[in-house]
Amino acid sequence: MDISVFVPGHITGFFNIENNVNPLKNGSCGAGFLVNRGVLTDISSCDTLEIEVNQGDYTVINEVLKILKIEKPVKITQDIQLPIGAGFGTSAASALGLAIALNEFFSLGYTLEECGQIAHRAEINLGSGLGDVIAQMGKGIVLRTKAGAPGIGEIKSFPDEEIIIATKTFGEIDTASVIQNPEYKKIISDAGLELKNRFVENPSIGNFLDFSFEFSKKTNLMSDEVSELIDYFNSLDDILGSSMAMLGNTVFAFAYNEDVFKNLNIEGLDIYELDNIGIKYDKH
Ligand SMILES: Nc1ncnc2c1ncn2[C@@H]1O[C@H](COP(=O)(O)OP(=O)(O)OP(=O)(O)O)[C@@H](O)[C@H]1O
Ligand SMILES: CC(C)(CO)[C@@H](O)C(=O)[O-]
Repeated sequence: MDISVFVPGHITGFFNIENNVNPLKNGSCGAGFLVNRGVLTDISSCDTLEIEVNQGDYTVINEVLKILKIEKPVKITQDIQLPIGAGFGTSAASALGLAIALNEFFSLGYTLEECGQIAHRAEINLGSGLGDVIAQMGKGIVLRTKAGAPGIGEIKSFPDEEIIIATKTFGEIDTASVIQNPEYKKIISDAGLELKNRFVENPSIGNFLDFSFEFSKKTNLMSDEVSELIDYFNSLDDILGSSMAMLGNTVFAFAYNEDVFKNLNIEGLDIYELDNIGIKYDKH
């Protein structure tokens, strides 16, 4: 029996850091959205432990195997369909997909929420994310109202909008170096908390985009090239809004129609849809 699990990528627009000594309570609040590309994890039988990934290294996979104490022979294949380290939450998608797939393959008996907690723990241990795993359990635009792992934190999904998303990546930002830096932590948390509270009062696509842009400006995390492209997108009538993907050297923009982006002829622009479905499994 082979197991396939797809976990969508998650881009954060704005967030605040809520550190806690309990890794399951350690996390972030804020808002982001899911895209229809992510990480596809396949598990199948094998005589040895075999790992195959199309990009990146085995850090995330090894962390999940360690938490689950799995040393049995199995073949793990991951297709990472988005750039790594660029704000798409690929480390979380990789950890979550693997935890779900291993649980199913070895009949470990964990609930989906518990698989989410294992993935969240892996993210916290590696410093590679705070709120991506819980957001990836949602659909569409996801608001995080209480920090922590699935089952402890709280989210609200806004799944019904059909939105086209364009992204352009200029490079990586090492998530750990930002979220563990005391100065950044303070600026991010102050700005993120205020915007999250305003968004809870008035959640809409327009506010998500405006607040994300406000957050990017307040936190000073934008490189010049990111800032210039965002300004360009925001100057165009057919584009709903644009901001920086947290935490990556990446710009995202929303529109209702993909031709809007195609007609711009911007080199290296990737086009996705808002993912209103969420995690997908397949046994074969
Ligand atoms: N499947 C994976 N996805 C992402 N990073 C991975 C993966 N496997 C190993 N890594 C490593 O883990 C680190 C993750 O970095 P980072 O947290 O910045 O990436 P991300 O999760 O893709 O993006 P972000 O957290 O900014 O949304 C990198 O050093 C990367 O090489
Ligand atoms: C820290 C973070 C921005 C990294 O992608 C994300 O995990 C979040 O929003 O908590």
